[in-house]
Amino acid sequence: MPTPHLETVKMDELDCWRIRHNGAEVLVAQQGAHVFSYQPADAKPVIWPNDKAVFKQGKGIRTGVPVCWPWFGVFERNPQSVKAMRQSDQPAGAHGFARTAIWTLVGVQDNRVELALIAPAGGFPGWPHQVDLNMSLLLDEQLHIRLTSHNRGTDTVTISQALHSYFAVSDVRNVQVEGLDGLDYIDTADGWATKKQSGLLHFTAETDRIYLDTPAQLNIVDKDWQRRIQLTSEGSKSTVIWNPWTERAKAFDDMADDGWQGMLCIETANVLDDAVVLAPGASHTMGVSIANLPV
Ligand SMILES: O=P(O)(O)OC[C@H]1O[C@H](O)[C@H](O)[C@@H](O)[C@@H]1O
Repeated sequence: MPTPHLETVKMDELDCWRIRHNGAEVLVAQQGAHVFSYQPADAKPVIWPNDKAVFKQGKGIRTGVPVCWPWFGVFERNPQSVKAMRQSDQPAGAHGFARTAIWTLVGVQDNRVELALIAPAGGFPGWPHQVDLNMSLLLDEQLHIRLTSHNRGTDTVTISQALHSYFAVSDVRNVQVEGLDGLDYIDTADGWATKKQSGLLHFTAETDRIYLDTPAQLNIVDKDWQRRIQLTSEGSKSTVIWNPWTERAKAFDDMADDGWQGMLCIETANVLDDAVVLAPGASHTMGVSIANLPV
């Protein structure tokens, strides 16, 4: 039963919950187990407040933390081992089906909420595997998001996935990302060329990159807002960093033309060679803890 820390709210077509703890607040939609707001006490929002986001059944929400699963991004760009899991003649939607599936609330305990997406008998439509998902949201001084995949079936299953987080920034042109220096990345906005990061990452154009062998901690340093968003990941060695910039933003009907300026996606991931292989009975947890700290 819900405790006083949890309340139900409706956002247009979607059923959602509000979690409160010591002045901090998180909003999560049942569709997709999708966190779409994180407001620490007495601070600016950590999640990008996209006033054009739509809350419709069957449509992804363009902000917060979409759950990309059991493949990431454009299906055809996934490793063969991930693609082989799908059995369907229908076009595969970007980022898989978990982000628009209806999850079940399975536990509420003070400042922790758990949601699950249980594989039906025979698996999901077009993806016939018995892999259950559990999402744990814990709100203390940080927001801790943990996504566990549990293979209950008898075949080995390979997935790619991401917690596709949209963060609020003062202006993406003025922030920097710490923690990537010296890493190889795939520049998907430049023909999937492999490149090497030198120094802090800053933004001057459309950015769509997959960083490889990423460390557990990354920081968005936002001097104008005098804050650092610290991301501490687990179970992930790849990170996707995305900003659509001017032209791609205009093509989205759920983003203002200048919306790209106030957002930055840093996506805790398991993609490409970091895809997750789940033997029968095995579980894997990918998570991120999000902290709002002074610069
Ligand atoms: O529009 P969506 O399906 O939500 O995807 C939004 C973005 O997600 C990721 O960051 C990908 O790397 C981008 O290429 C993609 O454009």
